[in-house]
Amino acid sequence: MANEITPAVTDTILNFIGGAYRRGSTGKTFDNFAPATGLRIGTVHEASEADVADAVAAAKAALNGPWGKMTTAERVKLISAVATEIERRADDFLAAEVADTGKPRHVASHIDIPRGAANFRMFADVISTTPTESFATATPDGGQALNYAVRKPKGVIAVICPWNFPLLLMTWKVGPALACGNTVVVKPSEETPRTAALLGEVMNAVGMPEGVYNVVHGFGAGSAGEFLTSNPDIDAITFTGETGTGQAIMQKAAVGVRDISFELGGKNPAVVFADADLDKVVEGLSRSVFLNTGQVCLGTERVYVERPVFDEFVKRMTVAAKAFKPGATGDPAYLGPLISAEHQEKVLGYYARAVAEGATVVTGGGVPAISGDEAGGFYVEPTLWTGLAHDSSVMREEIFGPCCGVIPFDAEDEVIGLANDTDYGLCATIWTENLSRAHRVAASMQVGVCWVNCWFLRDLRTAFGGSGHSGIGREGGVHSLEFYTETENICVKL
Ligand SMILES: NC(=O)c1ccc[n+]([C@@H]2O[C@H](COP(=O)([O-])OP(=O)(O)OC[C@H]3O[C@@H](n4cnc5c(N)ncnc54)[C@H](O)[C@@H]3O)[C@@H](O)[C@H]2O)c1
Ligand SMILES: O=C/C=C/C=C(\O)C(=O)O
Repeated sequence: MANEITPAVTDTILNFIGGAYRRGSTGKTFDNFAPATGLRIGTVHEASEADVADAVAAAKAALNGPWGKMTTAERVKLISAVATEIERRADDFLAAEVADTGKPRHVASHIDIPRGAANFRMFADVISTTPTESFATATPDGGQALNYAVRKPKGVIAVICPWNFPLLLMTWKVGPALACGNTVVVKPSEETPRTAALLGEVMNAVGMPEGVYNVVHGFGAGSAGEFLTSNPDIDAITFTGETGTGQAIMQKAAVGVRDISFELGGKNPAVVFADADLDKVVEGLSRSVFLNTGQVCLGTERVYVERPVFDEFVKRMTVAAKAFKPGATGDPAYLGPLISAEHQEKVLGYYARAVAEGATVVTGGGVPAISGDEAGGFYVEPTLWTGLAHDSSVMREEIFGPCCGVIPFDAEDEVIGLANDTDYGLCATIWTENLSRAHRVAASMQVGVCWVNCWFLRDLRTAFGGSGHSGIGREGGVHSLEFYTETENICVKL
């Protein structure tokens, strides 16, 4: 099939500071690659420490400018306009996201870009409709006092993002941060700078005051990421990415006692009981294992299947895995590339290690044959393993690829123990037609999110986040308001 990779929106990707696009002050740049082809498609202008300081200063100044003086209703109007403008420019966002990630167009057009708009629209609604608490309080003199809470912005928020759902995960933080009256400095992943940069055009088009939304490009340690988290005028840091990066950022946040919200890695289990509807299970788990080429923090990498249906499950999942073709086209039958050559090497390292750890490779396990423009892309085969021990490294460490190990179990207590035997705690899926068991097992999962007979079904009002090594805090709906505001209690003696 013809390659549908859209040319990048622009081959020069700039920082966005105080409402204007800027090169880095030191002239440093780095290359931007298309994972679908392996070709260099752009030049990213890296922000220096001085540029990051300028961005933070612009964000701080905006708090005292028109943005800081607006009513919530006025801000909500602007934020809603951002959502509408993203929708109007959906094709541009789609082209930028597909160029940066190599993800098939159907994934970006159904998930990434619509959620980019929804993340603004939803938090415009949440901030408009969520009340704060109040108490009538009896006072010692027999009178009364009225206690009530007001929410105030925290200030300048650093937003540090990964590459797997660049626009979705960035706006998931920028939407509520702005709804709460904060200003932001975003550090997108060095792999995927385009949609964050493009959002600057949207901000200017809707009349967002300068300095409310800023973008600085670069890497982590010794670059824009670290410059941002080290800047003392950052009031809070919200981060999505690897657990190890979260630990490094937490140390920076400790200086000045800044608040953090972390959405980190996972090694998410699926538990399939023998009474489950196997059609639903295979449909759900083939998305959960393979969507976005397995580069989903919520994806399943461990599958525990009750022994009577183990063979049948493996047979049907194998058919589902084999149905994918490698390529970054618009057709849902295609599995896109991994994000980079480095990540491809990491995933292939786990493919080799699985064999060394005694796995039976049921399907996949290597690099697919692919010709034409995409021959240089970072593809791997969708892969299923059986025969791995529960405590093998392949079953314990986050791989972030289109693969999973399948292990049989015999009893409910046993599988609860296996599913929870991990340092992570992001999400789990439970598959059963037994209602009591569904509730019982779901509640026993040590995770932030548990899906029953479904996966990645999102209601943006619900709490979202992970426990253990998978994160700190919850975002979503009112939970985001908790993070992005300071609550002040006012006590009035009547
Ligand atoms: N829990 C969730 O909601 C969720 C969602 C998506 C991805 N993830 C996780 O993200 C990871 C994949 O993304 P990634 O490889 O981009 O993660 P990463 O941690 O390598 O990078 C994320 C961001 O942090 C920046 N960064 C790196 N080191 C830094 C430092 N020392 N200081 C400041 N910033 C720094 C990077 O430049 C990038 O912008 C996986 O572990 C995945 O599970 C989690
Ligand atoms: O790869 C991780 C996907 C995370 C999804 C969300 O944060 C979300 O749906 O809000």
